[in-house]
Amino acid sequence: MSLLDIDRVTLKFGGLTAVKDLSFAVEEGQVFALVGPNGAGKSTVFNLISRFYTPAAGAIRFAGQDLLRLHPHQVPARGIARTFQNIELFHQATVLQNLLVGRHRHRRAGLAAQLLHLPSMRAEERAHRLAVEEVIDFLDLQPYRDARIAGLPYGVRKVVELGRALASKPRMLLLDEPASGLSVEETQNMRWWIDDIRRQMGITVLMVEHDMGLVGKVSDRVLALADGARLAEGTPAEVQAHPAVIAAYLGTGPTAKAAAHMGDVAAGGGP
Ligand SMILES: Nc1ncnc2c1ncn2[C@@H]1O[C@H](COP(=O)(O)OP(=O)(O)OP(=O)(O)O)[C@@H](O)[C@H]1O
Repeated sequence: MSLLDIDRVTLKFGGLTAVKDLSFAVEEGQVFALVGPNGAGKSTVFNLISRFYTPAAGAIRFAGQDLLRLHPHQVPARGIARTFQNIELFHQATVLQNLLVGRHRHRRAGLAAQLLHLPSMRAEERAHRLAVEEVIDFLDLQPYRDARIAGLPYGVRKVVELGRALASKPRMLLLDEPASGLSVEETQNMRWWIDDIRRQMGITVLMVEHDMGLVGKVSDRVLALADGARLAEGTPAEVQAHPAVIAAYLGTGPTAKAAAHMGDVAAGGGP
């Protein structure tokens, strides 16, 4: 059984079919990338999994359970955490406080215990702190732990958002363009973190990413979309070499170059 199963899903926005009869499966422990030109439907797929949208047809299962029965606020409790294209953090709060928000789904103590500062509540608070400190260490965020988000550079905010998702100890992480807006060095760090998230933490990763260099380096499997439908699926090298992908990318300038770069990287070349 796959961890995530997207089964013949269709989603329409009025007259526009943003996702067309799409199926794919993500296995536990994989890094799986969704790629494709602007408007291909990648973010819509994420929003379907997060339950922000309900498909017109098809099924979505996570660990064998029907995700479509859930409300969006119930999805994190099933072990799915996500980051957003436009970083979503509490800007006036510190890094530590934002990461503690990521622990929300694990909070057990009732309101009375919290208000009365009962021992059960204090023990729980210590456990949350410990979990968050682990994430701070893992992502090298010690220098920023007490800094407010509003004063931090974009690249650091991006890592904090990743940390907030990791603090919830998810089984699957949805990363929406983890490298967008990052410098070459920050993108390189992101690559190592994604590798470690999978290897050390055992978390399955589904990501949408335009940086084909990063996709080629970290992904086990790649699904290329265009106009909401599947173009090709396979290893990064297989997808890059697929005639439908080449045809879709031909003549699109920088995107075509990016696809070629993905092939270089998958073949062992590239930086
Ligand atoms: N809320 C919405 N209402 C109407 N149309 C939408 C909505 N969200 C997305 N679309 C349309 O659905 C299609 C798929 O959009 P989507 O954002 O999923 O593409 P994408 O592959 O993530 O693109 P990008 O790489 O630019 O983020 C596009 O044609 C887009 O204009």
